[in-house]
Amino acid sequence: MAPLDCRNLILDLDGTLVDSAPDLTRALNHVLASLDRPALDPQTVRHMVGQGAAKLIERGLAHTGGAEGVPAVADLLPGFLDFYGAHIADGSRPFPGAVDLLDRARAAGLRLGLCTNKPQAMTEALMDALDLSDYFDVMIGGDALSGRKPDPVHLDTVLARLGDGPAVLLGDTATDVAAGRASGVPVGVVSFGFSAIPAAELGGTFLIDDFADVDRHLAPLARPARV
Ligand SMILES: O=C(O)COP(=O)(O)O
Ligand SMILES: [Mg+2]
Repeated sequence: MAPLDCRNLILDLDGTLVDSAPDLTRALNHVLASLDRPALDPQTVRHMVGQGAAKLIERGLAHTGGAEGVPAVADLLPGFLDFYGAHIADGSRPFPGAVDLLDRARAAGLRLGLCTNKPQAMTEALMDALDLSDYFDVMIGGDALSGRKPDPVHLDTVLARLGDGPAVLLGDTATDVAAGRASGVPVGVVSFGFSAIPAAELGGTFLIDDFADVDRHLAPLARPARV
């Protein structure tokens, strides 16, 4: 595939830019422990992430006996967010090569956007804690607008705030592929993210096993092959 024209590079957060599974797991287990439910391991929890915090709690309950006899998810959410906010970057780190990619993208003059279903406050706290916020021109969380991925209002708003020019989204789940499709943006899918479905089966535009792979798919980063 010929490299894609790209002026705006947009990234998903959880499972794409940052491996946040350790801290999300601890926060979910904090909620589950308060309900006398068993703890879940990060390998299980990572497949539950990508559609917002409430959905994560809902899935955690479903996995540990169901939603009967426990408070509503909306009532469990504040406890989850309080704990998570206090431990947001204890174990969460950018995936290998992610920061180098951000450096290359900035050096090539690309604008960077973040389009995540993580709540806005948690997004900003995590990005600040990992010193990533300054790379981004726009960061929009899942509770900041009237809809979140795959609702096109989310990615469309990121695009509108970034400015003109072709865009590419990097994501890790079916939600990102659907969001890209809804907004007419090609999607590079990372194979190391949180998707329960294998990345190659998500129907993205291209697949990335390593962030170094991104360069050959984006015209501003692609170097002519050496002869
Ligand atoms: O569901 C979440 O909390 C975040 O998910 P995302 O960054 O992968 O969109
Ligand atoms: Mg994700």
